[in-house]
Amino acid sequence: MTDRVLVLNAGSSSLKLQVVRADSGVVEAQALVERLGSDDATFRVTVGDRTADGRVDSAGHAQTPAVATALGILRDQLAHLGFDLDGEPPVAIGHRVVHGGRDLTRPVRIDDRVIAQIASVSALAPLHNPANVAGIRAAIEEFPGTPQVAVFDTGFFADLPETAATYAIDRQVAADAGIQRYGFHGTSNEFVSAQAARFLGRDLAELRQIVLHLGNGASASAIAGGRPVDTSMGMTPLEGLVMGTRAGDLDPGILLQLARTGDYDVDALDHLISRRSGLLGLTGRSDMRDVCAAAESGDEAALLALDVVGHRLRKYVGAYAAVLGGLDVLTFTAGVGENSAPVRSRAVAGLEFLGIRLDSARNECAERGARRISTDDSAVTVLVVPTNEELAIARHTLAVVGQD
Ligand SMILES: Nc1ncnc2c1ncn2[C@@H]1O[C@H](COP(=O)(O)OP(=O)(O)O)[C@@H](O)[C@H]1O
Ligand SMILES: CC(=O)OP(=O)(O)O
Ligand SMILES: [Mg+2]
Repeated sequence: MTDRVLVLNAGSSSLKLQVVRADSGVVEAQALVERLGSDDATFRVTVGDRTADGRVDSAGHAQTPAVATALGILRDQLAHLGFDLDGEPPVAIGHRVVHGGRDLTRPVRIDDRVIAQIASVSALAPLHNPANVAGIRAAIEEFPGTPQVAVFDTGFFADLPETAATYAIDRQVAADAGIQRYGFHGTSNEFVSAQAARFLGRDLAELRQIVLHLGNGASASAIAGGRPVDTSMGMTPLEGLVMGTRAGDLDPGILLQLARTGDYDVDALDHLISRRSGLLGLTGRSDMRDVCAAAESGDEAALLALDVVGHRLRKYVGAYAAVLGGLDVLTFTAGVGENSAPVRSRAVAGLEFLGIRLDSARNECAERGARRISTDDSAVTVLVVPTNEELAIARHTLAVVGQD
């Protein structure tokens, strides 16, 4: 049986596709579609050193047909670049799925029941689950007969300690409504924490780690001996850090007060804290690159936003060092974590008392790959480790179909 897996990460406005050899991690082909559903949707396909770029006509399309259109284009473009998905079919298709509710956390072969369950919890992950379902349905259309597997962001956190998973809300209400901390970015956290140990040549079981997965969505996780003990995202991916369009931690009374004004029904509140808050709410920009550029030009709102981002990050780093009873490794990952020196320096500013000493030159260095950015005498090792959710999903997918 081949170990070739097609991995789909269908996001709210993007579609990331990779053809991965699960054992070696070799990426045979990859594609990215951005601004899907708008009238300036574009694709980039890469096979080896060959690339193809173009537009995707998806304006106004419903999600599933837009993704199906994109998949069809990507398949043709891959063939033009010499990668024939029909001639070298994947053993299975692995889908990144953000939320499966209480019943679905482990990687699972997709059938109608699984699709229905993922769709049923879309209200808990409205930025992600509808797109994930569209990606699954489109892949079934485009690749009938190929096994499809769902790999959930929540899986790694499925056994969070009760002290971390329990909200101090009426127990019966919590039980009836399934209120608990789930945690997200789990596939990334599992991969990055293991990679950090491997990079350091240390036993994963011995390490107290904090992983900061900072992308458009952002989370902090406390991981002891390779197992999570707490994580900042909660029942939904809204809780925790300041994100591109999400507020992160909020006093729930704010939502009650806004609702009392009569100007905000539940959908308006959802839209406010999911799509109009975070960096976008503070600065009018959701991309950290734009915020950093504005801050460099002296934009007051951008400077304040970066300080709010840094303050929230430091609170979580300090809190999680306490939860862990100490800290051995702090790792930055994902788009912002891997690329933004200003955000990394703000995240650890003033934390020397915790044994965290950042090496400014190493932090500013824009090299790629796993690297140490703390000083040699820092008690806490600070790393940048690139995440690779696609490879992790490919391996989980192979494990599921290999069992069939
Ligand atoms: N060089 C960079 N400097 C600062 N931020 C960056 C850089 N490159 C990417 N980013 C940020 O990473 C974000 C995307 O993060 P990523 O983890 O790749 O995606 P997502 O969160 O959508 O899964 C972008 O929105 C952008 O803010
Ligand atoms: C769960 C989540 O926020 O995912 P992403 O960072 O990909 O938006
Ligand atoms: Mg992501």
